[in-house]
Amino acid sequence: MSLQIRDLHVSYGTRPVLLGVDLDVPDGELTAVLGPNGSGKSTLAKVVARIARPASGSVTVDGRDLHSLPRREHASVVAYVPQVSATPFDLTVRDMVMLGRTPHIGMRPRAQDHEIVDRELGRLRLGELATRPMAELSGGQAQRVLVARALAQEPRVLILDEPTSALDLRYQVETLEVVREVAIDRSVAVLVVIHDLNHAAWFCGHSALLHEGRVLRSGHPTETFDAATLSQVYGLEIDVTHPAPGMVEVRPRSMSASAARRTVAPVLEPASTSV
Ligand SMILES: Nc1ncnc2c1ncn2[C@@H]1O[C@H](COP(=O)(O)OP(=O)(O)OP(=O)(O)O)[C@@H](O)[C@H]1O
Repeated sequence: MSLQIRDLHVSYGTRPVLLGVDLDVPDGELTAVLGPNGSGKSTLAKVVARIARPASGSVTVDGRDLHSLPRREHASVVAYVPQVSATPFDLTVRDMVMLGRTPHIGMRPRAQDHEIVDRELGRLRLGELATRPMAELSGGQAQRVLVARALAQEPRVLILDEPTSALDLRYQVETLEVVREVAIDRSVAVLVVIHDLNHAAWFCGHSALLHEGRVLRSGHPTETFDAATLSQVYGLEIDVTHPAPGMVEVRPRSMSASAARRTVAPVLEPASTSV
């Protein structure tokens, strides 16, 4: 187990936001952090990324306290893709991904650093954009560059805060597949804040449901996604089905009902044949 979070309390000023969070993020798979707006997901991600400081509790990686590591060492262990990010306007896509190598390089990038950057540009299908300025990218393209930068960092722990929020369906699926592949191949512990419960169920072997600053449920999505709990947490009637062993599907009940009411027209009419 590489990333362990124990009894974590975080406040903004006098307002408590995380109230004793315990979470294990296993190596080699994705852990989804789920929950309604304002439940504390990004705050949890920021504490691991050392952007927010805990009032108490611990965050350890392989038994080492993340908040006591020297900055450079922390950066070589943890990569973070924030929910929103200001883009340094005069960087090209390639320069931006090379920034991921910063904790590993000395005076200047070596041939190996360039190879790693090329590999990640290819993996995220950014090769053709490599020389483009960041300022000219679409929101989805820029989001994929940030994921590529985090992968180029070759971290032990990868923290992704809504990494697919700007992506079209194909890139949502491809990006989560790439991250899962990297998690397995390099035994990385990945914590991903995500709103899409079905994507969480497809791609994540582990999940934690946050509610009002506490982890209400954690475990495999088939255990965490329970209709009564989800309905209570999201304030909406939710149906949960298990289409196959180990799989789980989530749907708001209003959608299930309207789908059942709709008369489905046949997509293809048989061609009329005249003799
Ligand atoms: N910098 C800040 N200063 C003060 N309060 C903050 C700050 N950042 C977040 N909060 C508050 O902390 C609570 C948790 O915010 P957080 O961003 O962690 O939630 P979240 O679960 O990630 O939400 P969302 O799904 O909307 O992204 C919210 O009530 C938010 O208003």
